[in-house]
Amino acid sequence: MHNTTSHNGFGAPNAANSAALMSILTNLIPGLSLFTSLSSEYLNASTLPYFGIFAVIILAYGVTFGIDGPFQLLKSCVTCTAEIRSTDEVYNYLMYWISKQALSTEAAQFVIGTKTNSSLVYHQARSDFDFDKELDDSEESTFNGLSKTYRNWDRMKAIRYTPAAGTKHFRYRGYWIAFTRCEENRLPGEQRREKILLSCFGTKPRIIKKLVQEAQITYLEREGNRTAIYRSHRPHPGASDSVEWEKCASRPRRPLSTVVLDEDQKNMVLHDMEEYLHPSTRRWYSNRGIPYRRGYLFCGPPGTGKTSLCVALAGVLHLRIYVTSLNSNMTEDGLASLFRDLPPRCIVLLEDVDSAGMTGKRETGLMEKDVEDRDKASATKGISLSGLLNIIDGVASSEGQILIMTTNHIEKLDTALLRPGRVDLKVRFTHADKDVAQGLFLAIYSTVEADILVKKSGIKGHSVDDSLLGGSDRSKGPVVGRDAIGSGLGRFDHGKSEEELQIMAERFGAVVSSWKLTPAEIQGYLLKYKTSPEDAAKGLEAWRNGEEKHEIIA
Ligand SMILES: Nc1ncnc2c1ncn2[C@@H]1O[C@H](COP(=O)(O)OP(=O)(O)OP(=O)(O)O)[C@@H](O)[C@H]1O
Repeated sequence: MHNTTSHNGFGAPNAANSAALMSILTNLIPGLSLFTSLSSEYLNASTLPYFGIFAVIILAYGVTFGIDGPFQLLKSCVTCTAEIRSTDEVYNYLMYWISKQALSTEAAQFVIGTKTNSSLVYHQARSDFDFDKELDDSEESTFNGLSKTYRNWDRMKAIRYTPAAGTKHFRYRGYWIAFTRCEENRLPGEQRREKILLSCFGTKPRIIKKLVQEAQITYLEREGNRTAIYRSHRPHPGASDSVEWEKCASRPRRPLSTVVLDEDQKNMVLHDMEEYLHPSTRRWYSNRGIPYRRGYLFCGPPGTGKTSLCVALAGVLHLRIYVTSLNSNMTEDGLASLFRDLPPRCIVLLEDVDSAGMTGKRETGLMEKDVEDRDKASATKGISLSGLLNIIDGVASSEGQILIMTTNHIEKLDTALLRPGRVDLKVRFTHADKDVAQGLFLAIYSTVEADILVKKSGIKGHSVDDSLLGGSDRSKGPVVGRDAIGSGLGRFDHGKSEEELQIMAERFGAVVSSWKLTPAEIQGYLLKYKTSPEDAAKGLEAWRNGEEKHEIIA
């Protein structure tokens, strides 16, 4: 990216007037701005007024004869323009990229905001504030002390600068590019939407494609070691079929080891997905005429880790997650359009498939008409079973998507939904057994690698992916001996050795596992005693007897 241009090529004595004239002309005459930019760079400045005179003649010609054609013809002969609408993610790429360029702040007018888009909440910029670094550099450790220094933490968002509406010119890899930010035409009552026009000289858009590609890479690299989560949302609440994906979160990748489940079960799912995503697998499927898709069903009571496992798997596999629910007044057309808008490689998390129309069992011997009637009845509530099956089967035609459906009531689901090809692997999530309860205890009180990495930047024995799996040995889980490496826990240091914790965890697991609790319940209890495993053990009796206060009583 090089300097931006300004329209200041007229002679010095009348610089202001000339600049004003050129500004009017460039607004009136398409393509003129590119000529002037180029000429101010390569030609003698004194030639610029001739462009102005030429433009006035063309303008007069157009006005006199009311003909728009010559302008368009001229423009299409010498420039090439790409249109990018704000409803498309490419818009985010470009706005993010442009916000990183000097052009955005050097222009006479620019937009300051926490979003790089305009009225649409398509993507919200993540704060660039580095909490870990700030914490490390801080001498303070009390809440009051810290909150005095960082009292704006929770409100802090990165501030972005983007060009205001209008056309800006800049040079990209030696080529002139015109960047126009303007409003899309809209029907009365429609929401305001923006678009970007990217123009370059010549009829080949090669340089525009390069720029967009670079913008995409810049945008995606910014996600870095984070998992992007998209959720379905309705941009126009009135229109029931208009549903779009909206980026709702970008979280640090969750290590798989932080999801406490049976290790074999976890690894089986991971290996299954890895195998499916392997580049050669796709060809293997197509050579055999098998639709290249993979479906999973995560079933179990609420709070047993279904969503957590999904997020952790997305982190390990470097995939984005697209979440939608059949609960949220979704229509068939809406769901179908969401599935059409998915990128090739991603995880689609379809929550609560047991809702509404999906719970009816398809009884054997049911007449076709009966099925139709039932589908119609359930369609009025949302999505019919056959509608969902069609949409899921449609995923077969796309590439490399992983469909994960979740349910709390597998017994209610129709066998048609569960058949292989739609659900290839079922993963059952249950109440915490002894091992899981013990694992949750250790997960809270042991020093994990990330605690140490924050403090001791020198200890980086594992690659990112290894650390996401909990070390190079996946079976070992997240726990790292505190004694071996030293603790970075600070105020969370409870002073227990690894052996002591192990003994306490075993006792805790043995007691708690008989109570039929979900991992979420156990985690919730332990979080109240973050700094003291002893107190957590002591409080068990009261918890069992219901004397534990879960709510704040006024
Ligand atoms: N197996 C687990 N290991 C670690 N944490 C867990 C586990 N199960 C639940 N949790 C914790 O409990 C909370 C809720 O978990 P999660 O959302 O994954 O449950 P879920 O099964 O998807 O629930 P729902 O069916 O209500 O969506 C999260 O904070 C998560 O960290």
